[in-house]
Amino acid sequence: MHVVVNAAQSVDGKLATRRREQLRISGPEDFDRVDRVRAAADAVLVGVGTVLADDPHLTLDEEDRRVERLRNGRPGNPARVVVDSTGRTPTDARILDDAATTYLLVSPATPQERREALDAAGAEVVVVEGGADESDGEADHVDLAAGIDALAERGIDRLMVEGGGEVIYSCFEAGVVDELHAYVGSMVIGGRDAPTLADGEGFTESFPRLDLVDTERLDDGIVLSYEVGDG
Ligand SMILES: NC(=O)C1=CN([C@@H]2O[C@H](COP(=O)(O)OP(=O)(O)OC[C@H]3O[C@@H](n4cnc5c(N)ncnc54)[C@H](OP(=O)(O)O)[C@@H]3O)[C@@H](O)[C@H]2O)C=CC1
Ligand SMILES: Nc1nc(O)c(N)c(N[C@@H]2O[C@H](COP(=O)(O)O)[C@@H](O)[C@H]2O)n1
Repeated sequence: MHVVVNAAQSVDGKLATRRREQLRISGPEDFDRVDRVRAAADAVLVGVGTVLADDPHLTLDEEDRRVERLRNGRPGNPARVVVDSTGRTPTDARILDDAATTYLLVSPATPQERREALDAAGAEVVVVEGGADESDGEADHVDLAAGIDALAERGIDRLMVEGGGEVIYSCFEAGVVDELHAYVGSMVIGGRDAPTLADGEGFTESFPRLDLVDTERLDDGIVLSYEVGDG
């Protein structure tokens, strides 16, 4: 599985404001680049935090790209994936429409009736075993490495991760990231509680190392493209 992370951040590293409202950080040139990255992917993954904050659709904007995929025997839109430990995705979320297959990667802590409601709303619910021990009674996060294996079993070879900061951090922590594309918009958002490109617990000793392989000026910002080393 090849995993590509893509996100837009302010110069101070924020993905959105402290209110976690969707914010336009990039512009039309970058949205077109993102659409190309989506079109090359078999699936686009976000965390449930992004679904609750943004209600994204995660489909292709350009009809030509959908047509080209269909011509190549692929679904018109990439599949959509949400990591959602306890099934908090709203049953009326836009990602549950019939524009593409949507996998919800849930942990075994998700109640059966919630799984059934999400299934009825159009999701393909995948229960991912593994992760930390649940003896403290807290709902466990989805084990991302096991979740990615479950996606590979469903024919997904190229995965695009769009965020947010919690999920991007977990992808680096799990050691599954191959490429990172960070659009840096010419703005400052600030706020100690605003989401950043990589939140989670943070690394203290061993840090993922990146190789800068390309830079591209788009709109009024810059895209930094990295390959991820072995650490
Ligand atoms: N500028 C940009 O490019 C983008 C910006 N955003 C912004 O980011 C914000 C949302 O980001 P954020 O709050 O970090 O939420 P995320 O989208 O990263 O979702 C995090 C949630 O996913 C669930 N989850 C399940 N398994 C895991 C796991 N293994 N690792 C991490 N999370 C897991 C958790 O909820 P649970 O425990 O319930 O399962 C967790 O709280 C919004 O403000 C949105 O607008 C989002 C995408 C792109
Ligand atoms: N690449 C990028 N640039 C920005 O300026 C953004 N605000 C975002 N946000 C993320 O894009 C997703 C929206 O998807 P749909 O248009 O609904 O398909 C969502 O995840 C936003 O957080 N991305």
